[in-house]
Amino acid sequence: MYEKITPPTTGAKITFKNGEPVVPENPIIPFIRGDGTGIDIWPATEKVLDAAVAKAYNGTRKISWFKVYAGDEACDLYGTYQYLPQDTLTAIKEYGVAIKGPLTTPVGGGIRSLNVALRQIFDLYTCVRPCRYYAGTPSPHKTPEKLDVIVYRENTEDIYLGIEWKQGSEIGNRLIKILNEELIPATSEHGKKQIPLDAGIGIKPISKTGSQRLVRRAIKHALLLPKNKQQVTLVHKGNIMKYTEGAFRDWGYELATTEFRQETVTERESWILGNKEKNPNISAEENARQIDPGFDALTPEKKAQIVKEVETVINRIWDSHGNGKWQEKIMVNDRIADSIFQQIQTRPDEYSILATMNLNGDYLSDAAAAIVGGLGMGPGANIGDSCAIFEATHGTAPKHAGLDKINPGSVILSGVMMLEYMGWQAAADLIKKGLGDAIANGQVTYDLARLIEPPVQPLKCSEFADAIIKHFG
Ligand SMILES: NC(=O)C1=CN([C@@H]2O[C@H](COP(=O)(O)OP(=O)(O)OC[C@H]3O[C@@H](n4cnc5c(N)ncnc54)[C@H](OP(=O)(O)O)[C@@H]3O)[C@@H](O)[C@H]2O)C=CC1
Ligand SMILES: O=C(O)CCC(=O)C(=O)O
Ligand SMILES: [Mg+2]
Repeated sequence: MYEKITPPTTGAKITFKNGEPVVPENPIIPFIRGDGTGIDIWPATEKVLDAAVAKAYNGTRKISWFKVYAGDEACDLYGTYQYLPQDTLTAIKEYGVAIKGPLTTPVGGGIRSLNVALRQIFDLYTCVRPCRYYAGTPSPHKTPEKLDVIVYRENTEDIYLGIEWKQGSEIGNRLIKILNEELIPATSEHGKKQIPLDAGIGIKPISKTGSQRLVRRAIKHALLLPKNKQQVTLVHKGNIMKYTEGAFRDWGYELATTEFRQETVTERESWILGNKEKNPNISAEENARQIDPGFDALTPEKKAQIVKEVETVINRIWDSHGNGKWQEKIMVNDRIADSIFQQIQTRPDEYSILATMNLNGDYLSDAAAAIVGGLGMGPGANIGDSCAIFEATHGTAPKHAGLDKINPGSVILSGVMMLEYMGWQAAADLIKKGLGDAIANGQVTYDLARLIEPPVQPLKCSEFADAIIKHFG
């Protein structure tokens, strides 16, 4: 079945039932070490995960690690350009849950991202990236403890589909010609716009199915959160990209207000209901004026539209959501992408789950991780319906590779997410305690040490793993 790898002789497969993993006591879990600093981070991660599982379950549970190859290591074993061997794909498909270090993607040419390929091959459509603060972590931000968000990033489409043509290529030129001459109409909307003849071309597909399955997962997650965190924010640049990013917002609201009608309220609905609660006799027009500050300057058609929106909300959900009942529902709102980047810094405690398309989520998860201490503290998971691959937010950080220096925290915390996904909460909790206590005691790697005043001597990557284990208690 495998060309160059052999599964462990002990252990059993994780299977899936209704999208949920069914985990034996001794699961076989494939891992990819990763390029660059993967060489430092992976051994540290494996040591911490094994120690936590052994301690939490007194040796009755154990992970049987199955080494599989991708990236540079795969080329060494399988030959030139064998970046993602079939063996690796077969193993991940067979065992269902895997964890990986970062893999290099060249810029401007060369192979397409192996990280993205794995997400697409296994249809891991949800990328979950929690950004929360561990007490004592130094941060450039004044109030990092106020940020506790989970980026829910669509993980299979958007520009990551990789459909693009190089400037000057035959197809690129043909496409530009067809678009310019046949498809871009000279309407009031598009004017006489033409694509420059020396442009590269990329395609940005955003589908209703892809958007709604992501938002569905985000809302289901919000249902499990404490009441004050039950909120899903749809992040988009829909003012500019109306039919892709704008549609993502609309499809998100559509899903929330149909499939989850009893569980959700949108921000605008909450304003409309709130206005009527404050003033039971308020007219639909006055209510519309209060939810839309620029109402009086609008055209009659637009005014009528908003009045209609108010009437529809009152008719449809006053009984189920009115008289304050909406305050018990999951709040679904939306923010334009550039604005959310400043909002998570200026008003971090106002956000909880940030549901995004692929590119926005990529940017936003690095930015949010920076607030709570940096990329060394940014874990992640790629989750589908019958497979999950856990990996950090960061990349290979090549300048630190092989120095036993880098912060393994984000891959270790990705391991924590994996343990939680498997239902091994006791082991996950030990690691969170160990990591939190190590940081609180100033036992940190270089990235955090340089932010601490007065400066502390940084631990090596491997020493940080040992410190976490010591603090299990
Ligand atoms: N999922 C994946 O496998 C991903 C892969 N990549 C790939 O990784 C490669 C390198 O990308 P690059 O843009 O340099 O981004 P990286 O995330 O690899 O690193 C950028 C900088 O972030 C900081 N950093 C990253 N990881 C850690 C960590 N564990 N602990 C502490 N600090 C950390 C370091 O900053 P400083 O030096 O200031 O301390 C580092 O130099 C590219 O090929 C890219 O495509 C990128 C993202 C995700
Ligand atoms: O695949 C890559 O090289 C980069 C991907 C990335 O930055 C991410 O998924 O966060
Ligand atoms: Mg990224």
